[in-house]
Amino acid sequence: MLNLCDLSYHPASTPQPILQSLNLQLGPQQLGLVIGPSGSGKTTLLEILAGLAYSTAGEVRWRDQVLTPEALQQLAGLVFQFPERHFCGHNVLEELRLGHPELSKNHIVTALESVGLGHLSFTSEPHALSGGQQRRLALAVQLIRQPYLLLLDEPTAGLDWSMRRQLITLLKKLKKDWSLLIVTHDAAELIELADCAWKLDHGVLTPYALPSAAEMTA
Ligand SMILES: Nc1ncnc2c1ncn2[C@@H]1O[C@H](COP(=O)(O)OP(=O)(O)OP(=O)(O)O)[C@@H](O)[C@H]1O
Repeated sequence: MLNLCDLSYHPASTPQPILQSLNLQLGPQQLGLVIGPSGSGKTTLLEILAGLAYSTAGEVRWRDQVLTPEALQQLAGLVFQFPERHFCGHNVLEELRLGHPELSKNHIVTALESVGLGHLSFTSEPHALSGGQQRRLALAVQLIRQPYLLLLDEPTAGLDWSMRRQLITLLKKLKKDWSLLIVTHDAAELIELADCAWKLDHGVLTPYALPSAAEMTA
């Protein structure tokens, strides 16, 4: 269970806090959605939860334990917006083994299968894959580390309709095993996956009422 307690981020260089006293709870195998316009603080929130930035007040807890940024780096896996821009392996095997040269090929096959890329050759070039395959590979890069919490920044951005649908089906499958927190400016297609949602506006987080199943099919 992820628990944010009055989490704030107010660097000395900004007159207003970027995140203001955020409270949020996300249970195991839940998918939470944070919806906010550009500049509302979504990426900053994910960077703090991934242990890449330091909050200036408040706490991040996992079950009742307060987590340091170093512990968050172990606990969470962050998939950046347009993750394919950060690929640096020459082939799929290198990409998945970056930082983890000890990983066995069996382990790698399992990670690829979990994102529907079990058929992919280890020697395929990451940059030569389709947009949807690249997003799946970026997910596998994080899943291979077995994080407790998967953080996704605008996972469907820039994909065409059919690749977005495939990714949504995959996220639906992944939430059976992982807790996921997704940030987006456009919740339209992701809302059907969400167990809980919040709006982020100028760094202020408020609960967002999810439509009922009947409203979604209407
Ligand atoms: N360390 C920092 N110092 C100063 N300003 C910062 C810092 N980190 C983030 N900001 C500012 O905080 C605001 C929120 O940025 P952030 O990238 O988190 O927003 P976002 O909701 O993810 O936007 P987008 O959807 O456009 O990516 C921006 O105005 C950004 O310039």
